[in-house]
Amino acid sequence: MARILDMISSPADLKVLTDDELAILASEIREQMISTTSRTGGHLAPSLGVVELVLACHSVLNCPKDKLVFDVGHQSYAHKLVTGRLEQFDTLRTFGGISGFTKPNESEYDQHPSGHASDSLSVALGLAMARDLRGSDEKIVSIIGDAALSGGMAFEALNQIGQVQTPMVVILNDNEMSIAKNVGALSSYLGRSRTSRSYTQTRDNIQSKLESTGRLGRGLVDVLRNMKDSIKQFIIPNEMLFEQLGLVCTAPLDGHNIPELKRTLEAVLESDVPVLMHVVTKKGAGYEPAEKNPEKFHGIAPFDIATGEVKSSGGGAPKYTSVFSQALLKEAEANQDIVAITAAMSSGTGLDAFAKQFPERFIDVGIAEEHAVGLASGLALGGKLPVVAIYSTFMQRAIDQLIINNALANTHAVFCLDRGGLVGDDGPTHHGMFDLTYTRMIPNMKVLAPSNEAQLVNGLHTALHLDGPVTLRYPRGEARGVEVPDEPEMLEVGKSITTREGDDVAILAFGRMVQEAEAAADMLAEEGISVRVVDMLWVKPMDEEAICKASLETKLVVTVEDNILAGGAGSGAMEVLTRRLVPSDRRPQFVMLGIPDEFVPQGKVPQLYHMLGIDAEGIADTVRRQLAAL
Ligand SMILES: Cc1ncc(C[n+]2csc(CCOP(=O)(O)OP(=O)(O)O)c2C)c(N)n1
Ligand SMILES: CC(=O)[C@@H](O)[C@H](O)COP(=O)(O)O
Ligand SMILES: [Mg+2]
Repeated sequence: MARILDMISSPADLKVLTDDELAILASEIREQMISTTSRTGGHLAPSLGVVELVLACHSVLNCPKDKLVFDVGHQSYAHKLVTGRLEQFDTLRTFGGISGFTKPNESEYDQHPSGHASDSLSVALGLAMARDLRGSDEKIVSIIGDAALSGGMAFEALNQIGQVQTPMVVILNDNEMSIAKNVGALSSYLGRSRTSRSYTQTRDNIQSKLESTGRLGRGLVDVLRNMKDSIKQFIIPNEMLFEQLGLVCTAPLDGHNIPELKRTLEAVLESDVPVLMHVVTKKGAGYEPAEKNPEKFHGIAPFDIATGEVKSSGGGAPKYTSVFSQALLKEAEANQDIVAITAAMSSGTGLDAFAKQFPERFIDVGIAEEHAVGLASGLALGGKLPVVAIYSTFMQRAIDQLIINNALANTHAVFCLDRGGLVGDDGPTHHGMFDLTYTRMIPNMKVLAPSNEAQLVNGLHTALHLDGPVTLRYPRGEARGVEVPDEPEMLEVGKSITTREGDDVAILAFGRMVQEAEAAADMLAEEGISVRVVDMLWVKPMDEEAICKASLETKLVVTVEDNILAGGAGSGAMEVLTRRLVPSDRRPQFVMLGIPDEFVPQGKVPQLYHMLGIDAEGIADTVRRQLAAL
């Protein structure tokens, strides 16, 4: 049977649909999303939860003239499907395919490259202020989740939205979930709002007013304003958080009721002040396994639709994350001062195991990386030993706190950067390709990049026994399958490990690149080229002796890292050479491999390594070319 979805080529096509047809469309969209993500993987539960909300928005707004801004963008699949991307939808998150987040160079309906939480209100306010400066009249609406709203950037934007008082609508998509259950005082506040009798009465009043008068225009704002005043008589003033910040706030609405959403949105869009439209949704709505387990389906690998079970990728080595998770448990048994901090990523970073075993020493700060790192410095000043586990890409938010609150204070804290290097399907917003640069540049910081799981375990042990701030950076996915020591050992600070001897060429490799370098050395050995491979292990302090020896004893030195070349590990090695080599020393041919001055697209990690020339084949090719040119 023909689907309504196949007839939607732009949001304008939604405007002629009845509410019943929109409801049918909603279930077709859900089927499409489930079917595609069962093959590609993706952020299914967040996207399932907002289908009606997105349809209501696109039925009322006139995009692309009007602007719809998504926070994180992991809930934007329905938006993609009704803005002309149905045909490409099966390429979701694949190399060359459509992104799992909004992306302006993919569609004129996408406002900004989303992926990092809590930025949508700043972007939306900027769009609104630009509109006011231009004197145009487009509507600006942003959709932000209850957890993303707790991020510092969103609070900073709210602070200004309340002051500027320009018309815009902030839709709060309240599903009580972050990836796991949402945490924090704001989340509790929202919970009280949802259940408050006064609010329920207010919602019913708004509802009946809307129903009796249809589209109310400015009248609704007056109603809302009046109700705001009347609510004050019923509930404690602190419950009026958003209204006291200067936004008119609706009572919680049913986020799966298309007619109610449409009517309310039409009304609040008439407001000449900013409005917060509080919408309650169910994460994973419409697919039972995701409704039952929204955390598992927040971001899911390919799965079986009937059972909801993830398709097995065939029991390889354990993931770096779980090696870290287990190693930290052991360390925390031995050292009662260890406190673990996550910024809303307890399962992603493996700290969920720690939370279970040591709940009193586990802290989830919510989506608040800056605060997590600031908090660590306070805990360290107070005599505790904080272990902060944050994805490399999200730590970008907290570089200042690393520098000032930890490195300048020289407090002892361990920063565990999971997902260092390229992550794959999530693409440019999520690749951890800057961390070797932003940690290496910080005085007092020590930086370790283990190349296998044994080094990760020993590296964690070492980091916990050093002084000052220490960063441990390891990749997404499976480790190498080497044996993990029963009792972790201390690593010598700044000491590399030569894993292959050779005297034609030296490859100085960092982290996961060691594996590729060794495979390249094996290929080149068959061609009679003798390659030394040095697993550098420490990015800071770097093994200066090993670098100098390599440059004096071989014809060609190649550094290889899965980090941006600018200021990265290769630059560090080059700095050593320019500082240490004396004029009479023979200058070696020196080549840096890594990520050039550009963002890296989504795709499978091996595909991306190949594209960048940092897989074994690419490294071997570079060596051959350079040797031929000598
Ligand atoms: C700065 C940053 N930190 C962490 C994340 C990881 N992350 C992605 S979505 C998410 C939870 C978002 O929850 P919410 O905003 O309520 O949206 P929902 O998934 O519930 O729709 C988190 C922690 C991120 N994308 N950006
Ligand atoms: C949207 C978001 O930021 C997270 O859900 C992220 O996609 C998780 O990535 P992992 O799959 O690597 O845990
Ligand atoms: Mg949520």
